[in-house]
Amino acid sequence: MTCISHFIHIPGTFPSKRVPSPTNISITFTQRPLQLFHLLLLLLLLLLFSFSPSEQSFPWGSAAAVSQLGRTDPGHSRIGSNPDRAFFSNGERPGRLLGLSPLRTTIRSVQGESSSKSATELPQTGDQMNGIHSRRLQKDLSSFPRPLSVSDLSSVPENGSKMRISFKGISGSYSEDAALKAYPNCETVPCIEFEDTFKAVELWLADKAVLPIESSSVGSIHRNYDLLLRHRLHIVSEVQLPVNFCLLALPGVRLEQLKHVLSHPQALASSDIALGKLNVTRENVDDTAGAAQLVASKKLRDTGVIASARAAELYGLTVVAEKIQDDLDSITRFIVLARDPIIPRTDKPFKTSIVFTLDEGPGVLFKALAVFALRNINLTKIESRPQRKRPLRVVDDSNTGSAK
Ligand SMILES: O=C(O)C(=O)C[C@]1(C(=O)O)C=C[C@@H](O)C=C1
Repeated sequence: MTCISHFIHIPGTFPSKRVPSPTNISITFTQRPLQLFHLLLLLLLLLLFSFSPSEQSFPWGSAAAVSQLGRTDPGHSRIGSNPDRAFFSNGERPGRLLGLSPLRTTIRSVQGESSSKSATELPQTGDQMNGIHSRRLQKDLSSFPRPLSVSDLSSVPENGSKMRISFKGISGSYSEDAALKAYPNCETVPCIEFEDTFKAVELWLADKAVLPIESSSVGSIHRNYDLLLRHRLHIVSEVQLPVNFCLLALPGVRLEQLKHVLSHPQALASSDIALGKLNVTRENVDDTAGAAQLVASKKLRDTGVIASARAAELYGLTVVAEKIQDDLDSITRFIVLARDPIIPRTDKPFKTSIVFTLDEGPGVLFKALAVFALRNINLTKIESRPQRKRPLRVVDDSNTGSAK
């Protein structure tokens, strides 16, 4: 008995040698006493039956056969005593599925020729079942987004090559620092504009993009919020970079000799107090490392740069002053974007970003936020952006998306 219920519950691992189990043979014996010749013939047939290759590959069909054998002797089979018990995933009873009564099948399986016929019929039915079942399963699974695994978060893509991360600026910029912090062994892909970092990923020139979204001292980087609305990439990670703004100059140049300071507007704004103490003009450039390269290549002795110590090393400048930012604990938050979304797991907390628009009306934002408050969901940041007559892309379940 234990044997019967055991192998019925393990589809796909049905050991064919169990089919002619002693229990099943003894069942048949009680029904029809046999001569020695018949017994030998029977054993031969059973041996043939048990080594049939098709038997091994269609466990469901075999399970049905055993359940029907058991039905001849209610005392030997719990399964046989419950004809309504379903063994197929569609709830169909085996006897009905095969178009045979359980008793007839049992007799055939021990009486000669027809037993081998029944043995081949059963696997075919199992085959059809497996086929229908797996086709249905494949269709269902293909409509789901591919779940990312731990390997997607590591610095090496599946094919063994280095992860390519696009960032805005040139080597030595803070954005590149953020990319290297997130993926220490990555290959960084410099881009001229923020939008180019998105396009690099969309066109498969890079695997991911890293871009600043917020500075703890200066606030949101709105340009990147707007780009997020217009592109189809997904936020998959976040990097928080403590930014150490340094004042750089050509080797041998002293602080008092500087008349101009070049840098990215964010860096200049974050270093307002220190720059106010110097008698210098402030000039915006596209990125901090680009400013360092410009001063180095043009040998501008009266011009300083706000950039990182790594940029000083890369472009042959010296650090004249360190940590010149107003807020010494300033942190810039970067987001990592990818073509595929991350499926949140339950073993650790995940941050989620949601974008929505509301129709005009009193209290609409209040009502939308109540959805979170009533469920005790903590919000880390709220940002509002004007739509500027640009349609917002709405993503549906299949992640195709349309403009609204
Ligand atoms: O110019 C750089 O180095 C950048 O990486 C850009 C950027 C920014 O856009 O905010 C990034 C971080 C710093 O706060 C300053 C500049």
